Amino acid sequence: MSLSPAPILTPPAIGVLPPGPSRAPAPPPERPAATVKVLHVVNGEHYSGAERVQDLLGLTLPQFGYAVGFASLKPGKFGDHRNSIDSPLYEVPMRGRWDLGVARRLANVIRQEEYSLVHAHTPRSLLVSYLASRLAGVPLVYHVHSPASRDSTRRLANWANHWVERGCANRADRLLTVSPTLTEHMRRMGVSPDKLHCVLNGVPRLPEEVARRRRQPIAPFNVAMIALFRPRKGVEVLLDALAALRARELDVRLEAIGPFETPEYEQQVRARVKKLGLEEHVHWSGFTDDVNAALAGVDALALPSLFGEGLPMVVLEAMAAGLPVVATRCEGTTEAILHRETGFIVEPGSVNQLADALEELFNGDTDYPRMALAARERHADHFSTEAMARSVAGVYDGLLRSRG
Ligand SMILES: CC(=O)N[C@H]1[C@@H](OP(=O)(O)OP(=O)(O)OC[C@H]2O[C@@H](n3ccc(=O)[nH]c3=O)[C@H](O)[C@@H]2O)O[C@H](CO)[C@@H](O)[C@@H]1O
Ligand SMILES: O=P([O-])([O-])O[C@@H]1[C@@H](O)[C@H](O)[C@@H](O)[C@H](O)[C@@H]1O
Repeated sequence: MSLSPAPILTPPAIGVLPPGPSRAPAPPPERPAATVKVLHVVNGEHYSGAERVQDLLGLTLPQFGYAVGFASLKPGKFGDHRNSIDSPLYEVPMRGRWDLGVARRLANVIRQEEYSLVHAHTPRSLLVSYLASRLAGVPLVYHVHSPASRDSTRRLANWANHWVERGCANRADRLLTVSPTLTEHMRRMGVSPDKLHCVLNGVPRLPEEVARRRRQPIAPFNVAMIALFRPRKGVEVLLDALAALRARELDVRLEAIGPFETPEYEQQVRARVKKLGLEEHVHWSGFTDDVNAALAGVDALALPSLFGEGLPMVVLEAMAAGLPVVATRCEGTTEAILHRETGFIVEPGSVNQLADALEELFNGDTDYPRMALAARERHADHFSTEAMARSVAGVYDGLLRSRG
């Protein structure tokens, strides 16, 4: 295999992205397809942001010389919903968070199937992969998708994940962060800067008929929120904003797409919808495999996260579909959205600011078609799947070359 020189990925300053590549289609890769095998170790119980990244890498890395396999520590929805079905998926379930015996089984998979690299995606998978990679004698890459200490409202899980990450991060051979904010976060955690590479998340470009030129929408205005609904995503704030907007006689409705993390949380949120009198104006679609189809039918995306984002895939997917995004000032989100150019950034938890931004987007005060086009162009310039996969492959290349 011929290895191209590894790009030097100096993390840019917060909020400033490196210059985007031209919007012209990328030239075809020069190397032969899929010559090195890399095993991605994933949790696997959900199909959400980190899993979308893994899935897209499974589909795209072969173009850059790497064949992807997956090992799932919590087999579940990733196996059911992934698109990268040509990649093998090994189920190596853990009996509990500290069932580290699983590392031996993982090391056996690495040796028997001749994987040259292990790539882990969560603190849990980092710990297991670290042990397995050392047993099998292969290098380890760790992908940081969100700040582990602020990942959920479960304080004990945050604490455990944070300390596992802190203990293992410097033992990985390379670390990938999905946004400059996360690079800075890991640097502050003491990770050696020469191991850190910022690889911006990316999502596919959409065909013209899906990401069509959008006109100024007319009422009723349809706002989508797409998520694995969990407390940190802040849907309550969006529901309150929706009620405020309806009180201002703006005809806005919400298309809520995605599963709830727990039945208890679903009950809680549905009770709030009822209390606010929004039952007719909120539609829950549950999980969909076709997010792009859902985005084609709405006028904007809202992401009211309260804390703990990396670089949310739903924001990039909406931009690719030519949709303005209204989201909160929450870690990497502000690196994707340009305030008043591709969408609006508001403060987390502020019902009024969220309502005002949506009102401004729909009441004609904003040049909606220009904003929609700017969002689509920004996606093409900075957040394509190919750019993400090319950067990941560049990090693999450099790592393998450094080990001879
Ligand atoms: C806890 C955690 O690790 N959070 C991170 C996770 O995103 P997190 O899971 O929080 O959410 P994202 O918005 O990034 O991604 C959700 C993904 O699920 C998909 N979807 C959702 C609903 C549905 O019905 N069908 C469907 O396919 C969406 O299209 C999207 O691709 O990875 C992101 C990508 O690195 C990071 O920015 C987040 O900080
Ligand atoms: O590894 P673990 O801590 O049990 O579980 C993780 C959660 O803490 C995290 O919130 C979620 O995003 C991951 O997909 C995974 O489910």
